[in-house]
Amino acid sequence: MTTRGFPEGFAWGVATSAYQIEGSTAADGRGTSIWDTFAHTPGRVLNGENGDVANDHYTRYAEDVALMASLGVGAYRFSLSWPRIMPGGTVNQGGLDFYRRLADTLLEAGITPYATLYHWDLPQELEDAGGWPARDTAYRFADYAAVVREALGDRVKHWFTVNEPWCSAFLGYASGDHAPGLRSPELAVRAAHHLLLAHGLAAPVLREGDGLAGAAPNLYAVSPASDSELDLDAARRIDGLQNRFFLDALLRGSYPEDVVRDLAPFGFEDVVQAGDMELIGGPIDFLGVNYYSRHTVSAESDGGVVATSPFASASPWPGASHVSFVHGGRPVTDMGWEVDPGGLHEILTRVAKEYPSVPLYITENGAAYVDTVVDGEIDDHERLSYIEAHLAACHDAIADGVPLKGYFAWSFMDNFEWGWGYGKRFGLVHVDYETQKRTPKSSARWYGQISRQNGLP
Ligand SMILES: N#[N+]C[C@@H]1[C@@H](O)[C@H](O)[C@@H](O)[C@@H]2O[C@H]12
Repeated sequence: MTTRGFPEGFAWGVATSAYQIEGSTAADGRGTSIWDTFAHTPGRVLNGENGDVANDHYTRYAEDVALMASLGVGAYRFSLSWPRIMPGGTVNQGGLDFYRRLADTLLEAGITPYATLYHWDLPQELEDAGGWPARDTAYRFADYAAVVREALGDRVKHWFTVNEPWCSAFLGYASGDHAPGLRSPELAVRAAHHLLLAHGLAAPVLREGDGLAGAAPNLYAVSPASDSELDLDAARRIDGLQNRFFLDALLRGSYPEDVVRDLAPFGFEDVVQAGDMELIGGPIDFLGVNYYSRHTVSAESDGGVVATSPFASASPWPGASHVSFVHGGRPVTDMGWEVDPGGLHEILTRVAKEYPSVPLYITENGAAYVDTVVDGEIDDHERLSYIEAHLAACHDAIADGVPLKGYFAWSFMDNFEWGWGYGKRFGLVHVDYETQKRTPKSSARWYGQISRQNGLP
């Protein structure tokens, strides 16, 4: 019974990424990524875990697609492994064949493929040549996009260029929490611009013919802990780096002046070259929004700082390293992130109101909770409640005029949670990593029903 219906054709999906689930990191010609290197470096990932095996999805993809179809989801957002497709800069048909098989299996099951080209696994040789701080990497990404478009464009029509460029740039090159694990705000601001330039160069390639493309930034609602001038300025800085830097560039073709000013001490103005912003702000068919929580920030108090990594790290916030992230009093997930569906409504209506109109997808939304297996069943009611509340926020946003076209739950199944290893479980489907057994949680069956009926009760 549906009392809160979604628009006809709304895409109900699940999402994953290559390094987090595939495993088979040396199979069929795959090259090394920065996450292979990072995860094999002691002290970088909790318990020394890595993606060498992960969910063994590279060999179990058909079983996983069949499980998706049995649940009733209609769309699957996955990522392509750049080092599997272009190791050492050369085209690897063995890698492309995997994604041809995956896309064909999805289409045969009636599931629409949505492919992300970059979900953090940069080929190591490109990092050795300078990584995202080096402008040339953006042009190598455009070459990769052309190979992907040529090889998979007959099967895949929906493309996302880059996933969460904020994480790649600021966790990868400023805080060191993510691969390649560097701690230089100067390199981070260069990386942020070149990740967007990569998007700007690749999008026209992916949009050739019947291709549809966008990017998938991670956006947060941001609030000051108090109305003091210092806290208000802290919120401006964090909102600027997390949200407006990416939204203004992608949707207006310019960077916000206050953020450019804040980043000047890190050499940011030397990064942007003539023509870059026209490319970055070029036409897209949709924008992905990854949303998880709200940032409540303070420049004064340190009332219970929210950790961003299992390890002590440097600040990922150039020009705002003095800012603390505090608890706003809401329930939290196993990541320590506050549950705030109102923040999702806030972000969606803000993008719809303040930026040029563009169709939106929730490309990631979900929660980690500690799951307990009882007689082979997992009753993950907290995760189900989290998703239900955020879907209700999506329904309200659509009613308020937001052109929301789909929702992808993060994640289809438990997987390698970056610096946290396998200890944080976001999946609708439980994975026993000893046996690779998949078990749908109660949230999976519920979400499949919502997908099939295209609405909430
Ligand atoms: N952490 N966390 C969960 C989830 C992560 O697993 C995804 O790979 C990222 O795109 C995004 O950070 C969100």
